[in-house]
Amino acid sequence: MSQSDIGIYGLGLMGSNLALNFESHGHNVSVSNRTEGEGENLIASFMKEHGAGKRFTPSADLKEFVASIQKPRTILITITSGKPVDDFISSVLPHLDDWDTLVDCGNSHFEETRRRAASLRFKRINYAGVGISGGSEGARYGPSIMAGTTKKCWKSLEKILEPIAARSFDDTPCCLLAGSDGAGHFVKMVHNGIEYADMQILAEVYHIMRTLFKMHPSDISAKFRQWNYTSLGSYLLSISADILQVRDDSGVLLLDQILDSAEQKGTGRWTVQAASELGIQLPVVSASVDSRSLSALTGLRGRLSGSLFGPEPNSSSGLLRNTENALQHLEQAYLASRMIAAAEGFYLLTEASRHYKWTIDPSEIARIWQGGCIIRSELLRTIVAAYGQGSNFNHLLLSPIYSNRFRKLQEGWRETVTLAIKSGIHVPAMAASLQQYDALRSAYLPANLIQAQRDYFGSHGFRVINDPDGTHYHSNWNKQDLSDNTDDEPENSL
Ligand SMILES: NC(=O)C1=CN([C@@H]2O[C@H](COP(=O)(O)OP(=O)(O)OC[C@H]3O[C@@H](n4cnc5c(N)ncnc54)[C@H](OP(=O)(O)O)[C@@H]3O)[C@@H](O)[C@H]2O)C=CC1
Ligand SMILES: O=C(CO)[C@H](O)[C@H](O)COP(=O)(O)O
Repeated sequence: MSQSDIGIYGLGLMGSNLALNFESHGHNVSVSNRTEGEGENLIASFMKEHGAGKRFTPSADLKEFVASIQKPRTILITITSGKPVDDFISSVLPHLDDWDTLVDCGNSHFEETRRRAASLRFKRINYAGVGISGGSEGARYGPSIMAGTTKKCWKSLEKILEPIAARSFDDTPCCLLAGSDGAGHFVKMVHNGIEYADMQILAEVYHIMRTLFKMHPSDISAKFRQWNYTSLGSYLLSISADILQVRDDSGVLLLDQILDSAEQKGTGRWTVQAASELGIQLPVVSASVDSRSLSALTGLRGRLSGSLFGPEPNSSSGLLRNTENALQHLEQAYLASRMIAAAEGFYLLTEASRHYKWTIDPSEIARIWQGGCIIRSELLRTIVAAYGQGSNFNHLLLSPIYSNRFRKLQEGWRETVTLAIKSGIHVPAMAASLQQYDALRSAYLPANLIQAQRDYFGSHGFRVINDPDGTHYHSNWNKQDLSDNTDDEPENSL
C-alpha cells in the first residue's frame, strides 16, 4: 500500500472513530497505539474489527508508524491528556523530520498546549492543539473541531479536518482556527464548561419533575421529546429522553440503578480556574462543577439526609397548586438558565481572546457549535442571530435579540427557583443563573460595605462614587465615637 497521508496514535474511543472517519473520506490512515501494559492490544482488535478491505496501515513500532506516513507528516495524537502526551512527544520526536505536524486532539489543558507549541517550534516541529467534540458518534460521523495553531500550519490542516467535520445549520463545516497555540483547547474547555452547566440544569429539571411533580420517567421522557421540537431542543435533551426509557433485562429503569455520584475529568474545573485567573466569574458553570463534587459526597449526604431539618419535596404541601402551570414555568426556567450559562461562556471566550491575543470570533464559535458537538442546540441559533446583529458587545446580555427573551422567561424562572427552594430541592445552577441575571441588572451592589470593611481592618483604601477611577481614600473608622449607635441590644436575638 502507498504511504498514508495521515497517522493516528491512540486507538481508544476517539482515535478509533476518527481513524474510521478519515478512512471513509478517502484517506490512507496509519494507526498505532502503545502495546505495553496489561491492556488489550488495541491495534490488533481495531484491525480485526475494522481493517478488512480498508486503507489502514497498522504499526506497533513507533519508528515504523512514522515511516509509513508521507512527508511532511501529519500525526494526530488521540490519547489521555497530561503526561501521556508529553511522553509520546518525547518518544516520537527522534523519528520526525523538520516541520512535520503533531496534532493533539485530546482534552489537553490550554497552558500545556501553549508550552508544547513553544518548545516544539524551536525543534522545527509544527504543533496544533485541536479540541474535538461530539463523543464517539461525532468522531466517527462528524465532530465539531476547534483548532489552535499558526495560520501557516492551519492552511494544510484545514484541508484534512474540514471534510470530516460536522455541518452547522447553514451547512458550513463545524471547524475553525480559534487562534494560535492554546486557543483551540481553550475553546474546547469552555465548550465543556457550558456542557457541565447544560447537563446540571437538565438534571435539576428532571429532579423537580420526578420528586416534586411526581412524574413517571416515561412521562418525563415524553415531555423532553416534546420540548425537543421547540426552541429548547438540544442533543443533551434528546439523549436524556432516550435515557429515561432504557430498561435493564429485568425491566427496571437503568437510570434508577445508577449511583447519584457524577465523575469529572477536569475540563469543567479548568474552565472555572481559567476564568478566575482573568478575574471573571462563571456562577452557573461553577455551580455545576461544585454539584458534581457535592454529588460525590454520598456518605456524608447519606448520614445527614435523615437528620437535618427542612422541607421534603411534596406535591401535596400546598406549594404546588397547578402542575401544568408549574411545568410551563419550568420550561421557562430551563431555557433562561441555559441562556445565562451560554452567555457566561461566550463572555469568557471574548475576554480570554483579548488577553491571550487570539482571534476567537464568538459568532464563529456559535456557528461551529451548532453541529457535531455535545452542546449543539437550538439556542445556538439565537446566539448566532444575536452576534449577526453586530458583535460590538462582549456580553450576550447586551444584545437585544438575546436579552429581550428574558422578559417572557422571567416569571417561570423566578417561580421555579422559589418553588424548588421552598420545597427543599437542590437547584444550584438554576438559582445561580437567576442570581447572575439579577446581579448584572443591578446598577448598585453592596460592595461599598465590603470596601469599607477592608479599609477598616486592613487600611486597604476605597474609591469614591464621585471619582470612580481616581485616588484611593482611607478613613480612621474606629476613631469616631460610635457609642450612641451601639447601645441597643436587639430585642430578639437568634
Ligand atoms: N470520550 C469522549 O467523549 C471525548 C474524549 N476526548 C479526549 O480525547 C482523548 C482520548 O479520549 P478517549 O478516546 O475517550 O479515551 P480512551 O480511554 O478510550 O483511550 C485512551 C487512549 O489513550 C492511550 N493512553 C493512555 N495512557 C497512555 C500513555 N501513558 N501512553 C500512551 N498512550 C496512552 C490509551 O492506550 P491504552 O489503551 O493502551 O491504554 C488509548 O489509546 C482524551 O484526551 C479525552 O479527554 C475528547 C472529546 C470527547
Ligand atoms: O470532552 C468531552 C465531551 O465534550 C468528554 O466526554 C469529557 O470526558 C467530558 O468531561 P467529563 O468526563 O469531565 O464529564
